[in-house]
Amino acid sequence: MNMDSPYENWDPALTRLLTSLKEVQSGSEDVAFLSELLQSKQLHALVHVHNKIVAKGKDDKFYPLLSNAMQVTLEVFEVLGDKTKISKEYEELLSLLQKPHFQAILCTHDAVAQKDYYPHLPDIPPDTDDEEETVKIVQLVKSDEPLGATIKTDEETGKIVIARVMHGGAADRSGLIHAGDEVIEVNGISVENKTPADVLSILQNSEGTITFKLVPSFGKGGTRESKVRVRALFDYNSSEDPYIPCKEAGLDFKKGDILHIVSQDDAYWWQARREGDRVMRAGLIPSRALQEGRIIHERQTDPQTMDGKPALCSPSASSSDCAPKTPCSPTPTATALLPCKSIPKVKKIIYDITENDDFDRELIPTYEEVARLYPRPGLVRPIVLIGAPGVGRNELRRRLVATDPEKYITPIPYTSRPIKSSEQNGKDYVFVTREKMEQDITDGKFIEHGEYKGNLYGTAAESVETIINTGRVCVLSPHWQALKMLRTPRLRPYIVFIKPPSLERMVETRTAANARSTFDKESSRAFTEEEFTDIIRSSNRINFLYGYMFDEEVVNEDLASAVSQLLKAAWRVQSEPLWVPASWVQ
Ligand SMILES: Nc1ncnc2c1ncn2[C@@H]1O[C@H](COP(=O)(O)OP(=O)(O)OP(=O)(O)O)[C@@H](O)[C@H]1O
Repeated sequence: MNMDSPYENWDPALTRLLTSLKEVQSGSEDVAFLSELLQSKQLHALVHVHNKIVAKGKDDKFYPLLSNAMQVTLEVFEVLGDKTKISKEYEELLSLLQKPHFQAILCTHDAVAQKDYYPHLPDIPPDTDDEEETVKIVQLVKSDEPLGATIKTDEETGKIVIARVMHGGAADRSGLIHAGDEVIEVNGISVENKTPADVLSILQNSEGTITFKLVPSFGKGGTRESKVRVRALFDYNSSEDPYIPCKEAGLDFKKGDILHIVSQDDAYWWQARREGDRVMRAGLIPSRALQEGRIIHERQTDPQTMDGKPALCSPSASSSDCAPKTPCSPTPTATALLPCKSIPKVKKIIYDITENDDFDRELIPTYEEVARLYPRPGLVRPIVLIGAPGVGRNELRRRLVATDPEKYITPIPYTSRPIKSSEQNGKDYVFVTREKMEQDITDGKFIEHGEYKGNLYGTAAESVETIINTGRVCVLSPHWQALKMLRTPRLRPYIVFIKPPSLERMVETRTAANARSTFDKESSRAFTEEEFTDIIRSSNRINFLYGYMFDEEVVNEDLASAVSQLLKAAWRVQSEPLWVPASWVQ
């Protein structure tokens, strides 16, 4: 080390600190301690490492490009599925992707990218004197990415605090800013008696680096992501939501999307990412309680929403008082804070669900917790075709079975009606007495049943299980009212909703195929226009009531295309992990 300039190779910030410390001629113990600390080799080495990491981090090298490598693999898997015969390379890639070790590496990558660590280490207890206040100085560099944090005025203390840090956003990835941290200064300007909007304007007017002086909140710094995945049962558009604390932080989604709920810390606003999205930053979505409250409120004020109209509370968009985004760097650096709007109005529409037993909870479509069900060789989930009577479920089932009658099997139905001379017991139907069938229904031995012209008809659970256990694919096309009975952890059905095409296309296709009406069992005749309209109406209603149960939709316009879509679905069920209600997997 050069004696004239002992700090020549030191970090300039450290050197400046030491120089200014020398000017403090206090001779106190604290200054001596600080001086010794600043000159220690260990600190020097740490600062060196820190600088290197920051420099490298600027190239984005330390951040995962995506957190869903496994999902991407599955997509590739699907694309390759029916093409393996085309070339050896396809086949080889498919076999590589199927290898458990390879999949384990990808899953591990995703777990690290999502900070899905286990075990969760306890927070470090604050080792400070009660009288003493620890302050942290956080320096961040502005870039194109929003900070991924919101600020608010604490109701009790009146101080500016970090309201929430969005998982996977720049602030979260920096590891330096946590919810609950109190903001004291921004770029040397005290924020005392300032509003969140004032703080935001300081941030917007600053360039280069932004320096925060924060009082850390102990015990709230845990950023471990939750593993919960849900299927959204409604559409959500944050720009139309007047209550969201910050529109820029909202996450839009469509009914049926799978969402990864990364944080449920806030009772009203969860943080989530869309499964499969390549964006790491989480967004705000209404919590289950908030959404349930909104729907109940809507139903009370407008009972029409019970009957097929969209049930999302979506008053016209009001102007957001969230300030515009200030771009910041994605590296452990800064970004702009977004001030937080309070949500007092929301509380007014929250009802105690237990006091509103009139509503069938199942009909409050919010979120359904889901998990991946991995296919097990030789144990294929039954495929259930559901739809409005007359839409063509049975025709599609027959055609699917005809593609490979050894593989696709429909269980033989049971009936209490007397056997006809032309029939064989166990071939067309299994014939049983009414008493026996009633008893078996009571004992839960039927997965679905109904009565027609005084006789009982039904499908025995045992018939379905026998097909499943012999490695074949059971295909069912029951009446839609059987859905609730069928969708159980015992059967774990893959439910395909058969949708009618437009009225015009339905008339055209059914007329061209000389389709027979199923509304009139007595005579063979064509569908009437009114019956077609009925099919569409009842299809909309079934979709409204039970849409959340459907794994897939097939529009029955052209029969060949519909069957080909069903074959693809059957392949997926046999070969891919698919989302099912979480209780089916536990
Ligand atoms: N895509 C289609 N194009 C032309 N005709 C069709 C199509 N789908 C079904 N059909 C015809 O429509 C008629 C009714 O179909 P199907 O019997 O499958 O209805 P379903 O949904 O099973 O009704 P139900 O439950 O009342 O028995 C049949 O004659 C069938 O061949």
